Formats: sequence, C-alpha cells, structure tokens
Amino acid sequence: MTNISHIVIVGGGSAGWLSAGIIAAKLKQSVASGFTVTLIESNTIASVGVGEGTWPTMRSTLKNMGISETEFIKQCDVSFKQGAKFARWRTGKQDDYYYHPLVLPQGFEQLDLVPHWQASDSPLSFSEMVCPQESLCEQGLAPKLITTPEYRAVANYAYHMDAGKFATFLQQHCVENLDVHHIVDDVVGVNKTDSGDISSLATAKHGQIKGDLFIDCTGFKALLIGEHLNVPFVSCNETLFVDQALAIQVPYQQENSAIASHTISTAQSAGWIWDIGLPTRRGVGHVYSSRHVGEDHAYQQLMQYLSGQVDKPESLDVKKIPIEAGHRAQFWKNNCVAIGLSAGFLEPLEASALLLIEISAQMVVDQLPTNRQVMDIVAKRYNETFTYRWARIIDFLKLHYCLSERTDNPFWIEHRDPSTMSERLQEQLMLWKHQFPSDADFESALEIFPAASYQYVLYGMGFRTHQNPLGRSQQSIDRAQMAFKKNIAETQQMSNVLQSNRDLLEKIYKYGLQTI
Ligand SMILES: Cc1cc2nc3c(=O)[nH]c(=O)nc-3n(C[C@H](O)[C@H](O)[C@H](O)COP(=O)(O)OP(=O)(O)OC[C@H]3O[C@@H](n4cnc5c(N)ncnc54)[C@H](O)[C@@H]3O)c2cc1C
Repeated sequence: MTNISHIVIVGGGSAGWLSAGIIAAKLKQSVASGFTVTLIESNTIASVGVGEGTWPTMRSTLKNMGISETEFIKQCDVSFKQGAKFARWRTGKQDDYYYHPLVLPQGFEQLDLVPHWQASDSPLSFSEMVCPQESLCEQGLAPKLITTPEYRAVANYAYHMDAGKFATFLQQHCVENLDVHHIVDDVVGVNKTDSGDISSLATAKHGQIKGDLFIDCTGFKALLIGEHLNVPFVSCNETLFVDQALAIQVPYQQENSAIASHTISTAQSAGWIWDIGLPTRRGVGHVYSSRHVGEDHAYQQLMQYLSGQVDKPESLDVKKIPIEAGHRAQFWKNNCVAIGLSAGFLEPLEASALLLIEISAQMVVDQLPTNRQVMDIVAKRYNETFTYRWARIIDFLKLHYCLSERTDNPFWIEHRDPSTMSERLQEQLMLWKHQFPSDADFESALEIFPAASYQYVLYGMGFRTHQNPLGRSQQSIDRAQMAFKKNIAETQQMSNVLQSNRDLLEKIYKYGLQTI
C-alpha cells in the first residue's frame, strides 16, 4: 500500500503558490514527518498575471501560513477591499448602483431586516439601511485603524493586490519558511502507471520528478488534468456569456490619489469593466461577450471609461485574455487534483477564483488520504463538494445579470431568458417573489454565498418580494427599528474614527501593524 507523502505541484501562479503554502503550512504544523511538497514552475510559460481581488478568507489563509500582514501589505502593493460596487447593472443609467458589502446585515442571525426595509419605503438602499459598509466605501475609508492588530478588523475586509508580486511573495515565504522544494523547469512529459495514475513528471533539465499526489496548477493549459488525464471541460457559456478580457494597468494622475475601498464593476453594453485601486496603480479591465460586441467597440468602451481619469489612455498596454466559463467534469482524477484555472474559470464578478483555490487546497490537506487505497473515496467526496460549489457560484453570478432591466443590447435580454438559468435559480427566483430569501434556502454546509449575499444583490437590483404579513410581528417591527438605529449610530461612529485607505496604508508602511 503506497503512503501519500510526496506532493508535487506544477505551476507557479497564484494557484500553485497558494496551494503550496496552505498544504505545506499544515503539514509543517503536524506531528507527522516525512512529507515533502515540491513545486515545479516554468520560467518560459507566463502566468495569467491578473486576479487582484480577494475575499476576507484570504486573511486567515495568510495568517495560517505564518505570514505577517504588514509584510504582505508592503510587498504586494496591497489595499483594503470592503466589497463591490455594481454600477449601471439595473437600468444602465448614470446614478444606478448598489453594493455587495462584506458584512452581514445588522442582527442577521436573529432577525431578517428585508421585510422591514421593504415596508419602510425608505429612500436608503437596502445595504445602506442595514450595514455601515456602503457608507464607508463611498467615503473611501479603510476598514481598520493603525492600532487594530494584524488581520483583525473594525469592518470586515479583504484585499486588492498585485497578482505578480503576490506569487513572488508567496514563493519566497514557502521556500524560506515552509520547506517547499522549488524547481524552475518545464514539465515536458507525464509518466503513468497501468491504472492511469501519474507516477512521475518528465522535466526538461531536472529529469523525472516522482510523487504520490500531483496538483495541476498549470492555469488554462490544464497540462495534467486536461491534456494527460483527458478530463473534459464542461462549458457554461450558455449561462455566462463573457468570453474575452482586455486588461490594463492604469497609473494614478497624482501620487496621493484616493484609493477606492471597494472593487467597482461598471456594466457595459455586453459585459462589464472592473476597476481595482492599488497604492501605486489601478487594475482596470473589460470582460465582454464577443458574440454581442466587437473587440474594437469593447476597446473603445474601455477607453471611454478611462477618459477624463487618465491622460492618453490609448497609450497604455492592453493585455487580451480569451476566457471561457466552465470547469472540469472532475477536479480530482486518479492521483491528480486540479486547482486554479486548470480546474475552471468563471468571470471575476465576485472574485471567487482565489477563494476557490484557498478552499480547494485546504480540503486537499485537511482530507489528505493516508494511502492510495483510500484516495478514490476522498476524490469522490472532493468532486461532489466542488461540483456543488461551482454550480452555486454560477447561479450567484447569473443572478447579477438576470435581474437587469437593461435593453440596450441582446446580451442583457438573453441573460433574462429562463433557458439560460439553472432550474434551481429559476425556482428560487419564483419563491423569493413570495417569501424573503433566508438561511433555509441555503442549508448546505458547502454554501459559498449565504442568504445575506443574495439579499444584497436581489434588493440592490430592485427585486421586490410580495409582503407577507405573517413575516412581521409587532415585536419584530420594534427590533428592526432598533437595528436600523444601531446601524446609523455605528456608521457615524466608524466614519468618525476611520482614515482613508491611503492614509492607513501609509501609516502601515511607516509603523507596521501590531502582531498577534
Ligand atoms: C481577466 C481575469 C480577471 C481575474 N480577476 C480575478 C479577481 O479579481 N479575483 C480572483 O479571485 N480571481 C481573478 N481571476 C482568476 C485568477 O487570475 C486566477 O484564478 C489565479 O491567477 C490563478 O491562476 P493559476 O495559478 O491557476 O494560473 P496561472 O497564473 O496562469 O499560472 C500557471 C502556471 O503554470 C505554469 N506552467 C504551465 N505549463 C507548465 C509546464 N509545462 N511546466 C511547468 N510549469 C508550467 C506557468 O509557468 C505558471 O506558473 C481573474 C482571471 C482573469 C482571466
């Protein structure tokens, strides 16, 4: 019986180094010995080099790897992210926007504020009325103070960062502190046993690299899972239509320009533009459906977006990235697991790709099969878990589109066609017309987007649920009033003490955050 002790990762993008760090950190903390983690990366095949928005989970991921938050902030051009602002998604008009913040509505566990917000006819948006984060973002405020220790928050937060610097930073930490064996070479062949397992990888300069478990982090190439294990790619381009990205790095006009505390996603005629503010530059890109808009027009829309914000936007280098929404039919086959873009791709509307990498690597190491005999059982469970998770992310991304009232391009109209949605999403939308979305709709422990996320998007997009008098008692009305008041007080309190994103980052460069 072969024990599983040698793990070989191919690929040195965010997926490879995050997986290496998550797995090696856990193995290092364990009392068991004899494990090795090897990462092979090519220095001739480029990484995709984008992927700059994260989830709050990245804080615990980095902390568990033993990384100093201050060092991460200093070395990876990091800024704080407190959610996403979706502009022009509903009507397409100039003043049309809503937020998906990173905090739960006030008292969410005990009380559902949606019926009370809806009954109030307040001019405030749902997110403004139930949490402070929309206001903090609109004011450009950071989510913590210089006295708040590393990884702790005043308001929940994630990060924006430079993807290239992040991979280099993780590489250094993994090699120097977590004993990851790093090989810079091209994998040129895959050797398999009669059962179809990978026995070793042939490299151009380092000979054969043997392993017990192989992790494919080779990006869109999917060298092991796709090319060698022939696991099919399941496209979902009939649900999510965007298939091209144009990415640009945009300099600030002034060194001390404000840094947005949130990702800005602005809908276009057949896609959307992301805008991520880092301390030294912005990362901006247009993801669009080439079936609905030509490349020239998509480029012009990007230039139009940047005009007035930057001199000569047409002089900036544009990186064109073809994309296809979908994922592998299996993520773990034989003794090979695909993590990152090799496992699949969904448009970065909710920055779910890095999250998927974090939770995939975590599950691999948490459930690491002790020997080959039990590996297929773990693989089956892993595949069920991630098939469910990918399907739920697809539904949640689709939700942003199918509620739109835009008619300016068939792109939006086709998105509302029920035949482009999963049956589950259609059913939920029907149900939510008559009852408010709640945790009861998201019972699985594997849920990635909770009911609160659905509430922010649904009601941000103008969805209405028929009032059900059964849902509101006098007691719940009183408690909701208290929650709304509490929110006003907390928003005021936080607004008084928090500094701007840039001011806090500058203090961190100077003094560092207190370690815990
Ligand atoms: C337009 C766009 C925007 C995105 N925005 C976000 C976002 O905001 N948030 C988010 O979470 N995600 C985002 N993503 C996804 C994110 O970029 C990826 O999930 C992340 O970068 C991981 O990529 P990767 O490591 O899988 O692949 P890559 O970065 O492409 O790395 C592949 C690695 O494999 C190596 N390799 C390939 N072949 C071989 C070989 N034969 N031998 C040795 N090594 C090899 C390459 O050298 C490279 O190191 C975005 C993606 C795109 C396309």
